Amino acid sequence: MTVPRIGVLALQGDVVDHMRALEAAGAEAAPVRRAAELDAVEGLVIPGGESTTMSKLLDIFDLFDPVKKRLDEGMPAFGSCAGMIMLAEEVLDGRPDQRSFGAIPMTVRRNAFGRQVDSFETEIGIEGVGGGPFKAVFIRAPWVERVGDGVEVLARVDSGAEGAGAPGGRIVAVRAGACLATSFHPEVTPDARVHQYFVDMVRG
Ligand SMILES: NC(=O)CC[C@H](N)C(=O)O
Repeated sequence: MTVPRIGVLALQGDVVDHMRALEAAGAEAAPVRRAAELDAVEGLVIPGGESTTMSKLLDIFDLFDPVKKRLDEGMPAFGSCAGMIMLAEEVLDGRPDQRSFGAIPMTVRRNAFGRQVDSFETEIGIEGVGGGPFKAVFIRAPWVERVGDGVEVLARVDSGAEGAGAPGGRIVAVRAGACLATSFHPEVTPDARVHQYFVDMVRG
């Protein structure tokens, strides 16, 4: 089987954990801080962290436009938490100057679960990820409030917190074409099945 070279956007956030999980899933992982490093990867993980800071750093490092161009050309990407926000078309409760790539036609709400609980974990089922429930860790997580055409909902969760309920639960994992996004952090647990799903997407 081929070993795809997958980048992790390394401006801010939990880069090392994603690199470890990608390697566990059979990829070669490389940090991406410059456009030349982006050119050398077949797919990109945008990690959790803080989307407002990431948006600023992408501008400072002259990486926003190169990443956007690769996404527009169909480069596979996986965004977790802040990374999910970065991939979204529309961001609610964001900062006015916050930018996102618009790679997935969806609306996300920042810190959505966080209004009730800062972080929590729960076992969820993820469409297309076999092998039983997945322990999903949420840290000041966004949820998806609207999905557009072509977006497949892979997982929902009802946090049980007041106000977090929605029929069937809140959307916390989606796929649209070559893009995957999760509200939670699969890189903080030893279970590499979500990264495996993404590595298989990149192998395509
Ligand atoms: N753990 C995270 O990535 C939190 C995301 C953060 N709340 C943001 O808006 O970017």
